[in-house]
Amino acid sequence: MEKVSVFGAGSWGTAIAFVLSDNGHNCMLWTRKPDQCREINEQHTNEMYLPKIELPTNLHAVTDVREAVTHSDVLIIAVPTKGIREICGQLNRLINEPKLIVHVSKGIEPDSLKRISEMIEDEIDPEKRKAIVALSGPSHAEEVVLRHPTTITAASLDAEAAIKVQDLFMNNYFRVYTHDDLIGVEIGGALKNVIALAAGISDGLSYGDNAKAALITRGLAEITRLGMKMGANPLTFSGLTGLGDLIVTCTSIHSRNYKAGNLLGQGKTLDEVISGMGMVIEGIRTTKAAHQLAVRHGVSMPLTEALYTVLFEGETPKQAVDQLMGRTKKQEIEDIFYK
Ligand SMILES: NC(=O)C1=CN([C@@H]2O[C@H](COP(=O)(O)OP(=O)(O)OC[C@H]3O[C@@H](n4cnc5c(N)ncnc54)[C@H](OP(=O)(O)O)[C@@H]3O)[C@@H](O)[C@H]2O)C=CC1
Ligand SMILES: O=C(CO)COP(=O)(O)O
Repeated sequence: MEKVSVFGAGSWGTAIAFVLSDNGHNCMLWTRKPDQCREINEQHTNEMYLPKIELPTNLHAVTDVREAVTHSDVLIIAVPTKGIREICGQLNRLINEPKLIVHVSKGIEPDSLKRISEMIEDEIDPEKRKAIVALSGPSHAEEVVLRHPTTITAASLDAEAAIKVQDLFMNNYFRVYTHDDLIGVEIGGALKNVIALAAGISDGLSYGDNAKAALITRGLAEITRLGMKMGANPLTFSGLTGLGDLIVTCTSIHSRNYKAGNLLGQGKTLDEVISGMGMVIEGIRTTKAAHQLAVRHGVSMPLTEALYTVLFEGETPKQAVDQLMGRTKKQEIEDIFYK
């Protein structure tokens, strides 16, 4: 059994720690909230993020980052993209022997346009990390903690590190595949949230199933186009971390991105939606980053651009849909897919 530390006790960090504890590992969950720490250790619950779920009694929470860093050789980062640099900076100051760094976050940083693993490389010195692994795929925390069958992918440039993460997590309800396309896995995981916001808007406007199928399919096409320009393997996007996660996020009642889009489609303002959610809606910042990436790489991303105008330029969802449907005619499969 291994010692593992998870940083971030939101819905996903807690669910990840739940699986590791179920597997018998000595798992330490770091939270910055003393009340939540006590609740996890004494009541074995995390009501704010996973209501009505009983957590394994062998899961131990702490508020001291140093304690969590020294506890383990495997450090798992489970905070939203916005908090990645801050937590990694703290880890970097405390690590004194190389650790395996795993992240489970899905986003791209606006302006720098860096993926999560690139942000980790910026913040944690090379001699303090053995390898970086991204764990991503269709995996809502709410279903994982019910021990419902879930599949996910551990991606790394270091094959041994990906297998190590696979071995840590695998059990009879959590099946882990390995992958070497870190770029494709991170791009797919981040950009599906943009399309999920759009799918939620579509349902909020009661456009129905045709529109949603179109969003998922054409969304995948534009994610693939961008991903290929960034060096990803196009096949990655038809896997768990691409199409798989796109389907689950565009169709699940658990998705915060879908829910946020749905409320926007019903006429709520972005501020109202954000303040009512209480959890991260990664797709909002990622839409800004994706818009910037599309410009940087000269890639056509009409759905992302339409969502960008709704979120950041005051266009109504209806105006954005009219604009999308009124574009000039084109072929379905562009040459770029065959290059
Ligand atoms: N929820 C899910 O099912 C899944 C989520 N993910 C991804 O996992 C990542 C985390 O999401 P999730 O757990 O759902 O988010 P939540 O909103 O549920 O929780 C976020 C957690 O991160 C903590 N946090 C936020 N900012 C910081 C910071 N700067 N420093 C330290 N801690 C911080 C929060 O602490 P506090 O409570 O103190 O604010 C909270 O514990 C996201 O990138 C998401 O896309 C991936 C797969 C599934
Ligand atoms: O990534 C997720 C499921 O795979 C979670 O999506 P949301 O952040 O939209 O809830």
